[in-house]
Amino acid sequence: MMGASLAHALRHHAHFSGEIIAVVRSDRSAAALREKGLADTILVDVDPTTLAQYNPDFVVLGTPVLSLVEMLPLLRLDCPVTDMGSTRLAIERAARGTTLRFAGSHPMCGSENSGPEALVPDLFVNRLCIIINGIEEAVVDRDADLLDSIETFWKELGMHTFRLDATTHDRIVAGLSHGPHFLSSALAMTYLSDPLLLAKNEESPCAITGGGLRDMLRIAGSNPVMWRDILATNQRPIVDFLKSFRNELDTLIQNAERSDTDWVLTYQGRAHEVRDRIYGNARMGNGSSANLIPATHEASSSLVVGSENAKPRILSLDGPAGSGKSTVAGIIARRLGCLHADSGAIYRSLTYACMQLLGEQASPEEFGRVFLEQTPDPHGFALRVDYDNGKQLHYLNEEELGLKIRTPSVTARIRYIADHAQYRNRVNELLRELGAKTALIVDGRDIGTVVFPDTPFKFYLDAAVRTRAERRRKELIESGMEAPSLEELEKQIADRDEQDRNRKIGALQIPPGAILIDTSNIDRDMVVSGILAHLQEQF
Ligand SMILES: Nc1ncnc2c1ncn2[C@@H]1O[C@H](COP(=O)(O)OP(=O)(O)O)[C@@H](O)[C@H]1O
Ligand SMILES: Nc1ccn([C@@H]2O[C@H](COP(=O)(O)OP(=O)(O)O)[C@@H](O)[C@H]2O)c(=O)n1
Repeated sequence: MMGASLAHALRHHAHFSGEIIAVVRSDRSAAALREKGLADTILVDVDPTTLAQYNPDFVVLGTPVLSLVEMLPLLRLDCPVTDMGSTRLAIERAARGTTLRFAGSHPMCGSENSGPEALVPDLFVNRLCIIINGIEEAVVDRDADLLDSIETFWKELGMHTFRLDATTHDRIVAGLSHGPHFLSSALAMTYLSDPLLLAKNEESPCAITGGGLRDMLRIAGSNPVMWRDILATNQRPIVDFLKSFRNELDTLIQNAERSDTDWVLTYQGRAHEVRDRIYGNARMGNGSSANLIPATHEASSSLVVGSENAKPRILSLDGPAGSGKSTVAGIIARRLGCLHADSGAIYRSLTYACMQLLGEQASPEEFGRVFLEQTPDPHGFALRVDYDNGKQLHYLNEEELGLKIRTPSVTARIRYIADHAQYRNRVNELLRELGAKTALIVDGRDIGTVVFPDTPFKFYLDAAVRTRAERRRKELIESGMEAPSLEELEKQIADRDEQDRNRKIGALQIPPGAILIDTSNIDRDMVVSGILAHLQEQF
């Protein structure tokens, strides 16, 4: 599952164009990977000692921990090697005796499901990856460049990273992850000691429990083999945690046997505090600010910038041209009752305004200088961005520009503007001013990375170049504009992707923590419902 999810994430990564070699153990897994087109080469059950002949640049090992321990000493590789094991000490010790350029990783996003069929497209996004920097606490014995390259790899896939030594890692995950899993199983087993509980519950037309017990039993009894391996490789810290839980349980029982019950007030209060320290509002991954966009289904007058009702909330939607950002942002904004800020259209109107000032023949340098000489920010330039009934409008000297900002000659010159820090800063300022006043869905290239890097609601849309060109062509034809051939449009889009991705500042990239959606094969309604589903999950 994790290996296939990794291949999927790489295949759909905007900057990864390398070859993926998948090494699997069964023909079944190979067939599933082949069917999904997730690897360029698939090797079944090969001898690990022979892997070097494929000249890999980077290797991620995704086998269970005990097989990893056996495999590491057999590998003969000189590229960076990492893994995805969930207990560390045994792996790190096995790696220490080798000459491998190895530093371990623990992407904390495993599940009880296995096999390539169970792949999760955005498995790594917004999850934590612990990078192992040594065996003992405070002794970083891994090469700094190696750690950096492994950390960058996971970050590129949207993960948050955190460095720890293996000993501390194992102790911490025993308490925060492994121990609670076993406790959940122990709680389930407790119901065997009083058959009446289970019997009456089964007789009842529906379960005699609220959601509390379901929450506590959710992780009971997950994949036995995985838990056997985890216990085998992290036994001491897990046993220590279970013993300390037993002590706490004894204290609880002693207190509960007392006739005075006021201790409960303090006890529950302190337990609540601990829970908040673990999952409190400021922590990532818990859906932080619990008050996301309420699902009002009508756009309303509260769309007006500066409305007192609106709370500042930002949803960023980045991606390349034609991936569907503006369409989807518009629909979601209407559904959630917030404003859609189209940052690309602001760049377009700035470009158009400069073209009016300088003429179409002006050079990129002349466009760049206008800012310094004329202060052509959206205000100083008599260029005004306004919103009317949720629609973003662009006025130059009080003339609404409409489709004039969408002509090929504007599109061809946007980079003269978008490459310059002065213009970018002004657009970013404008968006932030807006975001401070009202809830926004903002689409663009650098919204989740530069303009609103702290928003927890980040999405990245992508689609194959051909698909995007087909969409553009259809759009042009439908709006009565001249439509170049599909090949020509494909080339234009690919060129713009290249410019957008390689811009020195504000370049298009997947923001850390963004949810990735490939829209190539799904219609706009599915994209919208996918995003809304993610939002609802978190809030
Ligand atoms: N998921 C989708 N499936 C099919 N067509 C789409 C989808 N999303 C958008 N489109 C169409 O593709 C074209 C480009 O979409 P647009 O929202 O302008 O992309 P972007 O803002 O990312 O450049 C539009 O004509 C739009 O109607
Ligand atoms: N946040 C943004 C948005 C757009 N842009 C630039 O503006 C161009 C036009 O943006 P757009 O959103 O109108 O693009 P399309 O609708 O053509 O896909 C992009 O190709 C980028 O070069 C940017 O640099 N930063």
